[in-house]
Amino acid sequence: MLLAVNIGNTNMRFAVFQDQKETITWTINSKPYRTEDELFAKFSSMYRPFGIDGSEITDIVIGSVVPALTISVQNALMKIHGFEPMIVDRNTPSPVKHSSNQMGTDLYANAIAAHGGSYKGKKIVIDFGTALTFLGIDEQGQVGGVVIAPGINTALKSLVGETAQLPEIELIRPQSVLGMNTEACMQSGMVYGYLSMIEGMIDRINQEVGEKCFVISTGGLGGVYAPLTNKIDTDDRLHTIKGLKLLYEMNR
Ligand SMILES: Nc1ncnc2c1ncn2[C@@H]1O[C@H](COP(=O)(O)OP(=O)(O)O)[C@@H](O)[C@H]1O
Ligand SMILES: CC(C)(COP(=O)(O)O)[C@@H](O)C(=O)NCCC(=O)O
Ligand SMILES: [K+]
Repeated sequence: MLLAVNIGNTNMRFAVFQDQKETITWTINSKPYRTEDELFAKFSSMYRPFGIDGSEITDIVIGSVVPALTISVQNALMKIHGFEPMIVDRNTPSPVKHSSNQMGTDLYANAIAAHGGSYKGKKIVIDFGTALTFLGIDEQGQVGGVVIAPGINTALKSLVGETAQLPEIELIRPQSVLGMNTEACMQSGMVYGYLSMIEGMIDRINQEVGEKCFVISTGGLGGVYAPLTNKIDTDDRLHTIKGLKLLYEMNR
């Protein structure tokens, strides 16, 4: 069985792909950064609650955008499983082409899963992570480019942290765009405000590439925003990790 690990700035997402059976997935906070020993202790007890027999894991792939965690996670998993997990990044070979020497591994994996999936034509992948990213890729697997904006929770935390009178809110759609109490006003800004950015960006990208792209979303808040707009065609929380799996299979 293959274990894939996507290390993001907020969460490390784990997924175990089993033949015939449903993929099992869970997350562990990335912060605070832990030592290799702490990770080893934490990871040692993480399989049982999910009904996984750790000894059945024969392959491990890791993708990371947090350099401080990459090697510690690799070493902790190596100690548990007795073999070296493969670390993939933007330079790991695949049919996806790009000219960036900075692209985060999650963005590269998003491109690979979009290209390797059953979607037709040009694609946009929106990743609702710590950052909110948009990636455009054409039918030949050429990455057209990326947009990086503050993630929704990141923006909200900053807004609450920098103001004396604004409270924490739940990210749900308010009744109307114009609100009459602080909570509803903030919910409008966060939900309708970000939806407007997302819909506007999709339109702008479509215009720039001269085609109505197929739009895939992923990341922590994808499941909250995708149902609120018909411009996102599908939400798949495993999209990035499926890209890591494809990268592993192409390079093992
Ligand atoms: N199931 C969820 N429901 C609501 N918010 C979530 C959920 N999972 C993650 N989030 C929030 O979404 C944001 C991005 O999450 P995630 O995609 O895990 O980020 P990253 O890939 O950067 O680690 C975080 O701010 C997190 O608090
Ligand atoms: C843009 C990101 C911060 C997104 O990270 P995430 O929100 O998934 O934690 C990450 O992909 C990154 O650090 N990229 C490096 C810069 C680049 O892609 O150009
Ligand atoms: K940073």
